[in-house]
Amino acid sequence: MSGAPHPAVSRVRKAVRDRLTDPSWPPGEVFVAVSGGADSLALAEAAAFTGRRLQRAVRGLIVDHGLQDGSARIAATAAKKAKELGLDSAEVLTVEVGEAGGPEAAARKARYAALRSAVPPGALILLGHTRDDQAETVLLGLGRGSGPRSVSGMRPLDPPWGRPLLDVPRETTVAACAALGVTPWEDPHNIEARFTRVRLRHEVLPLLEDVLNGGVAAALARTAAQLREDSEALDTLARGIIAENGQLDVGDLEPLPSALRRRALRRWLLDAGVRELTDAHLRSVDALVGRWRGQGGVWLPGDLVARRAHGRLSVLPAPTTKGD
Ligand SMILES: Nc1ncnc2c1ncn2[C@@H]1O[C@H](COP(=O)(O)OP(=O)(O)OP(=O)(O)O)[C@@H](O)[C@H]1O
Repeated sequence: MSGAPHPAVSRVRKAVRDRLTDPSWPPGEVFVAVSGGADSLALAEAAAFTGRRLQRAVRGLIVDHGLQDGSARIAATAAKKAKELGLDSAEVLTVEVGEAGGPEAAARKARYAALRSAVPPGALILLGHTRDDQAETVLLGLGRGSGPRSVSGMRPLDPPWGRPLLDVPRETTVAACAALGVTPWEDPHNIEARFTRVRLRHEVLPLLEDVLNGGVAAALARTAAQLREDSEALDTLARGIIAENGQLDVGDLEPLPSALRRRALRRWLLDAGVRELTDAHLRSVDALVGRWRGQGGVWLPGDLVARRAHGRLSVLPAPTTKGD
């Protein structure tokens, strides 16, 4: 490209530079998850451009889910385009997709696991989620009555994941690709109206934009950002309740408003290694605090038990036979 870059290209590059030079972002190696769509190709170019200036290598990772005919070819094409856009390398990861939770969720789970295990500890993996993706996430959460964590949308930094384009509209990534002379891959699922998110994108959001005279995606993204700020403040308070040795004192938890108490419990359970914690588990552990005194236990995923004894809560490996 000669002369000044196209404004769309500049906007994407600026978004990436602002994040990669943000001191709160990790300084380690940078990877870009490239699907071959407009968002991640524009992201790849901007990350490569910024990486050269910052003298940081930027590598591409492309996941081939093997779910549709020609997926290997689509992945190879995405890798080629990513290299042409300036990435130092582009590697295709082939994954086995399970069946649990439906095809989309299973593919996402396999994809995130493969990306995570392909990078060294401390590395950053950039994802191409845009402001429109954020708006869809928030709207979907609201419509489903989800809790504040879901309605507050995706976080820009959630190591190893980094999402530098959360303030960039999708039309900008599309315009950037056009200006760069690269043709993005169109995921056929993005057009099939049977997916809820797709209908939200193509039917609900345009209608809302029309009724409210525009600016809806930006407004939803702002709402999400405000909720995230509130939520982070609550998290800080919740963390303060957990003792340095990782123990929780029932006496400290009892007087708290339930929102703060559950925050503390969630954080504590996650720190104690409980994975796939559901709201039902959390409610049961919360009941250990509130309803009665004395001893008690709650079975948790991963063969763990939350136990109340002598006014303290602890997480322990479950005994081999159930017999509480
Ligand atoms: N096959 C893939 N290979 C590598 N990266 C991918 C692939 N598919 C998606 N990504 C990354 O994830 C980002 C988001 O893509 P998409 O919205 O399709 O994924 P998702 O994980 O289903 O989204 P969400 O997290 O919103 O549910 C892309 O911009 C890209 O960075």
